[in-house]
This record gives sequence, C-alpha cells and structure tokens, in this order.
Amino acid sequence: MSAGIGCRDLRVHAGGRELLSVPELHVASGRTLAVLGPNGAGKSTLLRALGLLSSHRVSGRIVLDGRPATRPLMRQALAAVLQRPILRRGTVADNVISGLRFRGMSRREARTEAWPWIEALGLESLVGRDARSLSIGEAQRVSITRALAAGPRVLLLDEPFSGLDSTTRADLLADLRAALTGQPTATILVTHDRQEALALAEDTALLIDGRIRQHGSTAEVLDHPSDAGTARLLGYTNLLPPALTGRAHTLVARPEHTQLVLDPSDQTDDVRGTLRRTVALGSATRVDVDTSAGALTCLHLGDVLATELPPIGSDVRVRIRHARSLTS
Ligand SMILES: Nc1ncnc2c1ncn2[C@@H]1O[C@H](COP(=O)(O)OP(=O)(O)OP(=O)(O)O)[C@@H](O)[C@H]1O
Repeated sequence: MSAGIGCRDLRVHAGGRELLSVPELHVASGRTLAVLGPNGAGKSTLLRALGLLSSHRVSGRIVLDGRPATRPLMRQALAAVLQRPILRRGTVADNVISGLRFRGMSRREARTEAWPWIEALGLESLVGRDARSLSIGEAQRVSITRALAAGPRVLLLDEPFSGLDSTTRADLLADLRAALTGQPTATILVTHDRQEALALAEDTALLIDGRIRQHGSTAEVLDHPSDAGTARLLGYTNLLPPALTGRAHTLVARPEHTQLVLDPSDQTDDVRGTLRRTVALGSATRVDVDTSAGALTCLHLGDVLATELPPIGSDVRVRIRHARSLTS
C-alpha cells in the first residue's frame, strides 16, 4: 500500500459480538474519505481501530504509509478531532500551538509555524481569547486548527460538525476543505450526514452493521444506492416495489423528487394512493400518501396553499420525477 492509512482483515469484537469487519480499506495521503452510517453502525469503532486507539479486541493489519502501524508511529502521524472539542486552559493561541510544543518546538517557532493555519481557519481575531470563553463553534474551529497545525499524516474526524448550527457548520466545512487541499494528509471523516460527506470528502464508504456496503467517489456513492438499507441512509426513503410501478426492479426515490399531481387535467400514468396527512414545514410541505404497497412521502418545495391540496382521505396521484433502480 502507498502513503496514507489503511487496513486489511480488520475485525473488532466487544461484549461477545463482532462490531466491525472490514476486509480492506485505504485512504491515500492527500485524500479525504467520509465514513457515512447510521447510529450504531460502527463508525467510531472503525476510526478508533484505525488510529490504534481502540479498547476493544482488534485483529487484522493497520498500515501506515506502507508499513505496519505501531503505536509510536501512529502517535507521530495522527491528529484527531472529536464531536466535543476538548481545549486546554490558556488562550486560543496556546491551544493551537500545543501540538507543535508537544513535539519539542519553542513557543516562538510554534507560533510562526501555526500562523498560516490560524489565518486559513480565520482565527486571527480570537488568538488572545481565553479558550474557555469560546462558543462551541469557535472551540471546534480551534481544535481543528490545532490538529492541522500539527501537520498530521493522518487526520481522524469523529462527527466534529454535529453540534454546530447549519451556517457555522457549512463555513467550517468549506474552510477545512480549502485548508486540506494540497496537504499530504489522509483524512477520515465519520458522519451520519451525507451533506458533510459531499462538502468535504472525495470518497465515501457506507457503513451499516459493521460492514462497508458501498465505497467509491462521493458523488457516485451518494446517488447510487445498491439496496434498501443504503437507499434509506442516502435519503431515498420512498420504496416503490414492482407491484406499484410495473417495473422489473424496486425503485427508490427521494421525497424531494416525489410530488402529488395537483392538476386534474394532467393525465399521465402515476402511482395511486390515499392522502394520509400534510405537514407544513415552512419552506416546504410534506405530504404522506398511503399506497397499496406502503407509504410514500412527497415534498413540495415552496409555498403550497392548503386550499390547493386535496382533503385528507382523498384518492391522489403521485409523480416520481427521479428514481433509482435497486438491482439487489
Ligand atoms: N463495549 C461494548 N460492548 C458491546 N457493544 C459495544 C461496545 N462498545 C460499542 N458497542 C456497540 O458497537 C456498535 C458500534 O458502535 P459505534 O460507537 O462504533 O457506532 P457509531 O456508528 O459510531 O454510532 P453513533 O453514530 O451513534 O456514534 C454499537 O451497536 C454499540 O452499541
């Protein structure tokens, strides 16, 4: 294997059961992999095992830059950012340079080395602030800057954006992506949010029940669910079996691609069902429809006036504007 981090035949056991089984995975230096999965899928278990940080029973090989990974090698190579930022006492600057100081650099050298990262992550105005006075978004920005300033060969990110509001999260993701570009760092982001995968990672692996179910370029993986489990994870929550569509395979569709037909003169052959409920979501209206083969969720973007919608219990037609075919 080339520069980066990877594993072969990785298995993790705890509490008498297998939590994870990954035959092979490699993240090359300079690339970012998102590990996307639902709660309990084993994402953190995988991250900790790869970083030699696991307290569970782990078997298999972890490879770092083409060599079997050892704890001392990994300690030198690795930086990690967790869901909750853990900052030391002192200023923001003290925190950002702490990784470099730990590696024996003088304070002055460490500040010079860290400054481009402070600029890249937009922390100039906060450097003198007491780290304990920061908001969670600012604190997470500091812990990411600290990790980057240490010049890691491997960066492990365990849901670091999940506690942030959507604007803070989008800004930090964009800044981090720009900061990582051109760096010789293999980055792994654990997340349950496909938008984060899209914003940060060139590659994505879908992890469900401790197994990687799909792996490839992020755009490809997010738009090509292979089975009902991965379809759900990727937001294709409407399942349309052949009985409903007359097609050879089950189709899956996102709610935003599924709409009620509101114009009675539009007579295209659509899926038929009964309107169960409507929910105003502000910028969109959700409409739930019961069909002979299960429920469908429609999402009408923009304002749909209540008067435009048929009454609850009406027979309705549902149009699927974009669907994927499941072959397994
Ligand atoms: N010591 C343990 N003994 C038994 N099972 C465990 C132990 N530690 C973790 N698990 C189980 O391992 C599975 C994977 O946990 P893990 O934290 O890796 O999932 P995750 O994908 O990171 O989930 P989340 O998104 O909720 O953080 C879970 O079902 C969890 O209950």
